Amino acid sequence: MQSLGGIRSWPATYRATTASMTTTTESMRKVAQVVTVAGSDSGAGAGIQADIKVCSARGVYCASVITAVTAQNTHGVQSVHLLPPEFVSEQLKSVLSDLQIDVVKTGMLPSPEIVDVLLQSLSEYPVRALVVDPVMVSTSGHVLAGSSILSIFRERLLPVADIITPNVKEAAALLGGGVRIQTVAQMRSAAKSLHDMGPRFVLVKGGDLPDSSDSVDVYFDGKEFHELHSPRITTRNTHGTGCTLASCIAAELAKGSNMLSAVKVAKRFVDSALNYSKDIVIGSGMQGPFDHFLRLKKKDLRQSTFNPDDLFLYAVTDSRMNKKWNRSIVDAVKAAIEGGATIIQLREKEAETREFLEEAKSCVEICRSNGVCLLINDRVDIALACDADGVHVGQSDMPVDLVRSLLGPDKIIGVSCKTEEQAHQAWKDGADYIGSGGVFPTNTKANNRTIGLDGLKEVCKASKLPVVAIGGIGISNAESVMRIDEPNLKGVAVVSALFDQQCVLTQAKKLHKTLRESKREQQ
Ligand SMILES: Nc1ncnc2c1ncn2[C@@H]1O[C@H](COP(=O)(O)OP(=O)(O)O)[C@@H](O)[C@H]1O
Ligand SMILES: Cc1ncc(COP(=O)(O)O)c(N)n1
Ligand SMILES: [Mg+2]
Repeated sequence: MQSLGGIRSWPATYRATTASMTTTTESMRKVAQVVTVAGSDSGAGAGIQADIKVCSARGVYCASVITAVTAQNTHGVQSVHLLPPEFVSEQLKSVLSDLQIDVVKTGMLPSPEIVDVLLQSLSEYPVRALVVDPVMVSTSGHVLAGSSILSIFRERLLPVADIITPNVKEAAALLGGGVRIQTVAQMRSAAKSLHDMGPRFVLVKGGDLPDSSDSVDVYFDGKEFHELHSPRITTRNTHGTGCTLASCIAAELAKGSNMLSAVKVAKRFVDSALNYSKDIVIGSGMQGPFDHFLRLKKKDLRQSTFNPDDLFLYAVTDSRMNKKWNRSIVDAVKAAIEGGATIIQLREKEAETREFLEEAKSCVEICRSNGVCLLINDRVDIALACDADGVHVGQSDMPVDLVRSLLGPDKIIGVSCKTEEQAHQAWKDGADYIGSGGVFPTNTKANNRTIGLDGLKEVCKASKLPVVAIGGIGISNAESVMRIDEPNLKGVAVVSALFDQQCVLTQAKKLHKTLRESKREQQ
């Protein structure tokens, strides 16, 4: 059997397909694409579902050709239903004749007939690389592809594979003859024998190697061995590690990586995902899935709902003032919340990053336990690292649309605006609220133009977003601000009025009372 071309070359037919796309223009971008030819796992920890998650997490598009449907959960595989080979062939044709697939990755190939239609499709539609994960038995011990596939694997599939990624049991089955693989030395020897069967690269995975404190995979390129070590993670959530590793290799190859780099990245990806997910609980069985996006634990319902009324009493911290009054940011935030602050912003222009991050983490905890949102001024990196609820930026900070792309759709983004144009732009760029000022002269901010109550009114009228007034506002003038009576003016933001004071708690309480009274008057 001839090689499919492999990752060394870019087959002529592939170039032709791309060139003949009638809709392609200069401005349209080709994206890296993988197709996984594998089984469906109803529990979504392994198989097709894992493959799509991995590729998405790695920024690669993933099409799916389903070979079998399994009824499966964290206890094991309850039932398997094979798809007819003709229908697998139809799916392959649909995908390969249309999408610009870079890499084919195979998982569960449950019958020789299905392997045969795959090989036929691949010779008709060559791709840049073929990654074969020779799935045979699930972690729970259920046979997913029996010994009937061994001969076609050995004789026809392995010789055209760019890489094969058997676990120790699969490597032994492919080699046959009662081979046992229980040590790294035996893994090396198995990798070499498997390489002789024709694949360009072999990765023997050691996730199931007995008595090993490290999780060791052995990579062989025909000349040299590489041992990839990582500490073994103690967790029940290892269902789908093999599928994930192979799909990640496919995704990296699709992006243009060479084989060894792809394998190293994939190993690190599995490692990070397992580490992150080691204590999550999904299902009641022994083989839990893990979290490919490293996001599940962070989901906090509060984060996704910004309520404009939270802008009512907006407390903005200032490091100089806290220093002057000899209090920590954490104490300042606690007191402000206790006094009635409805949202907090950490504005620590001079702080050292490491120290600021620690303080921000503590403040996130306090705010979350009180149901108050916490935003970080300007520092998107700190906001991401401490999982704050959002960021407030000024006109010369990072543009709002870029902040949005970094923080994602759930986080709150506020932007300072002095003019109608800026207010329009904030709306277009995806901000959640506008901070408008300085309403009154202030010495918190040097060289800051005062826009006055008239300027504030103009911004409110022009803005489709809720507005919070800022700049020189305190107990004595808060009422005059609220009296401009614009429906989208939701509250006031204060710095000195709370934090340049002996007792933050008392001042917060007083200001909250003043705001409540002025609101009542307007109703
Ligand atoms: N407990 C673990 N800690 C760290 N890495 C692991 C663990 N279990 C598996 N791996 C890694 O996950 C990948 C898949 O390996 P393995 O579990 O052997 O494959 P399969 O899922 O096909 O049986 C390998 O890179 C392996 O080293
Ligand atoms: C559909 C399908 N494909 C592959 C696997 C292997 O995954 P694991 O070895 O983690 O059980 C599986 N369990 N189900
Ligand atoms: Mg495993």
